[in-house]
Amino acid sequence: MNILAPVRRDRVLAELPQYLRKEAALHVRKDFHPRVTCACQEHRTGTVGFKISKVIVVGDLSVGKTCLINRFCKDTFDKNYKATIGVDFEMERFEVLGVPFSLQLWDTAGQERFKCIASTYYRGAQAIIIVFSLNDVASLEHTRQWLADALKENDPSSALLFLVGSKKDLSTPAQYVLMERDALKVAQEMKAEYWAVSSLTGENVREFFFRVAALTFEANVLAELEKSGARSIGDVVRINSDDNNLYLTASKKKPACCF
Ligand SMILES: Nc1nc2c(ncn2[C@@H]2O[C@H](COP(=O)(O)OP(=O)(O)OP(=O)(O)O)[C@@H](O)[C@H]2O)c(=O)[nH]1
Ligand SMILES: [Mg+2]
Repeated sequence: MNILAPVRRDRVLAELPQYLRKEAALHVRKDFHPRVTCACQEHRTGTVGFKISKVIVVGDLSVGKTCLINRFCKDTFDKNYKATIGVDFEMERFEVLGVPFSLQLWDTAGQERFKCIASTYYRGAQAIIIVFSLNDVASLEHTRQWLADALKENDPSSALLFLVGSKKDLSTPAQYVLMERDALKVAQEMKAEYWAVSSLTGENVREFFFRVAALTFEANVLAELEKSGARSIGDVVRINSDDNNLYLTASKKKPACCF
């Protein structure tokens, strides 16, 4: 039974969207994990198609969290700042490798006085998006604290992390290069995937959310396969708990295949 809105045609993913920077990617495979592709082809994705995955967006006030979500979900941009009070959320439906998949994007308040309310919504996140402004170095420094707070409510070994530099349109190329160097270091420390976006121009916004959807979907299917034992008679599939740790593992591991 599907009580949710149908998937928009521009939310259909047939291939794995690629990372922005190889140095700070959750994994560097060109395609979805072979076990995931195989499970989707054979309709062995269990409950993944019925689940809603929670994604939280955190970061300093006014770094552009709401604008980022609005650019992707509504294709709008508001140049006037309206602080988020507590939390807000948007639902996005995707179809990944033929399987319906939903993300619930939780937009949280960056203002200190609302942080207490917002943090009560952190629990159960499958992906954590930590936003900083590419033209505000302090907001990058604060990302470590935002991550620590978000991880207090979540399982650090299973939540996928994304570090997103916003307002790319406000930096000159030279300023951007300097900021990116620092941001890549922070992303590597956190084991987060790094992105740089502009909600004003739309640069990388769609690519970024597609990557979030794809990697969250992939992690969900791998977890589902692990849970179900992923075996039918004759299968030679072996699921490692290591698969949950996507950070740069592809280069170290031989790709497995279920055939
Ligand atoms: N130039 C430019 N301005 C942006 C961009 N994204 C956001 N802004 C502006 O930055 C201000 C803050 O954006 P918001 O999205 O409301 O910030 P927020 O992180 O949600 O703030 P809180 O809800 O208080 O935590 C607004 O005036 C936006 O117009 C961007 O990509 N480029
Ligand atoms: Mg906001």
